[in-house]
Amino acid sequence: MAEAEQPAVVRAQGIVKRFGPTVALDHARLAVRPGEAHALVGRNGAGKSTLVSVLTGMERPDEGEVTFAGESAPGYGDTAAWQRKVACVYQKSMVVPDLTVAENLYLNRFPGAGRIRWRALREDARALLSEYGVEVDPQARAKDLSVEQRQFVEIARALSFGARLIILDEPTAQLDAGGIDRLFAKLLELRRQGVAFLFISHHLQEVYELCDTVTVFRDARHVLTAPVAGLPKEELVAAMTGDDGGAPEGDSRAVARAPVARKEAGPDGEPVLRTEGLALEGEFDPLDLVVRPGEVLGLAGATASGNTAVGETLVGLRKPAGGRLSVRGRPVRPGSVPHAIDAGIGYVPEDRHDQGLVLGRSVAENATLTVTDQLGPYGTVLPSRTRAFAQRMITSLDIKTSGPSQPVSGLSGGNQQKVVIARALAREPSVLVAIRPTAGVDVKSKDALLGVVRDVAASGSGAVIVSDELDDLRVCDRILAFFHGRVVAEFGSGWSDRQLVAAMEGITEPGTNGTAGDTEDRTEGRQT
Ligand SMILES: Nc1ncnc2c1ncn2[C@@H]1O[C@H](COP(=O)(O)OP(=O)(O)OP(=O)(O)O)[C@@H](O)[C@H]1O
Repeated sequence: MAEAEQPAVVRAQGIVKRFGPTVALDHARLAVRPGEAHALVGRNGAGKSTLVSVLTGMERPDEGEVTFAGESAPGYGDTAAWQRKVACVYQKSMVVPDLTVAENLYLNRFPGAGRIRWRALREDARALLSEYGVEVDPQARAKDLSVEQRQFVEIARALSFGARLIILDEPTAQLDAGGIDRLFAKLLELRRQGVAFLFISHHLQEVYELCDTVTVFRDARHVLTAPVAGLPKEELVAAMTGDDGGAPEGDSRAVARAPVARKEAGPDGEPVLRTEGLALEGEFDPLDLVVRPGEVLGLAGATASGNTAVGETLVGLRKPAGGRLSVRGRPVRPGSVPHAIDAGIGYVPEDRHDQGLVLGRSVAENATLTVTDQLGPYGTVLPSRTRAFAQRMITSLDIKTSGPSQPVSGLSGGNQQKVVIARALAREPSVLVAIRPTAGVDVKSKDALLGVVRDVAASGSGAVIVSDELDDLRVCDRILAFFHGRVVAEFGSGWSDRQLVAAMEGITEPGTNGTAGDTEDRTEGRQT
């Protein structure tokens, strides 16, 4: 294989990695050239994260070889030597929350022997951060940093170890539009200094924006490495899915606009969900919402706009300061998750690790957590019924797993998210509230999951999608855009990306409010 004159910053060849019966990597390969921005894409479970673990020395492959600039990789267990070669910025923070930025930067390598000289440490940290143009106070506690600041600190930390390769595993998942712009600007600047990136993302438009080369993995194997320029998105998606039937990202309109057999949603159809004056001080102003049977309502907004807080209040995670909430006309006790579930509210949380799954338990147990009362007589749980139930979910949501008894800890991130959705659907909720439901989900599964949300509505229930992802919002019949805790715009069908993004950024375009499509009288608008 012809590569540029210089050896690859990292080259992995013939990598095989098995987890029990699962082959996570099957003679996979990848090479990143110096200063290159290289994307690694593939469907959920394709083997991307496993390769990252191999490239960072966290997992030892069963077969194959990793070299850095032509030299053999360090020995397994020699963490410091691996850190000098490569670093990974994960979605989940790797910094210690209670330590300061300076302490995190020098964790396990405090300068000088003997007693730690704190003032010198702070000065070193300040110099290091400014060398990489990171504007963060070295004395700030890591837990007080924004996601964006934390990622910059992690990048500076990696570079200070001497690494010339940084792996970014879905770095934009928790950033808003401004944060993504700033991250990309920083990455481009570092590239000019010769730092190479391996960028993992399910957002193909980010791959096109940032990367010059893309590698596709499918079913544990390498299937394609090609320059990004000149590679049509349809071909990229086809390589990922192994067929040419995969709708390209940004085309979930196909799902959204598919004819959906709706139940009667006439003006006197009883709302599946209604809020009156629902309010949470400091988060969102009094809000009157109505979701009708068959309707998917979008609550759009950037980080801290209030849309997530509304979603969390609907599902009982947060106790509102005032107002009422009802499902199919029956009042729901606010601030109680069990009551919300009993009342018929299904919940797909944003953070599947903190709120979604019991990692050590099986797919079947996790998928049925909310329906144990239906799995056997007199409070018993029949394993056969649990497995059969889970198997139906695995099939209908296309969950990639060795079977219902596999622990969810062994599933890829996107497949874990599907288990969370399976659990929310298990009770056949009257209204499904999903917060960023497709975070970490691959292009094809994204369409499938959003299709599931539409199906929930089509069956006569309702759904609320809380998100800043345009693809999530495309499946909605109606969208309320939040900014600073208030609804600033309402859209029916026919909105443009620009209009909606502008509304989420707090820039309301003339003629947007209540005029974009069919919006009549659904939000009895205190706010609008
Ligand atoms: N620790 C583990 N134990 C058992 N199986 C595992 C383990 N880690 C990964 N796997 C399996 O290996 C396969 C590849 O998973 P991996 O996490 O690498 O996929 P991925 O491409 O990163 O997916 P995603 O986009 O969903 O994050 C999956 O089938 C997964 O279930």
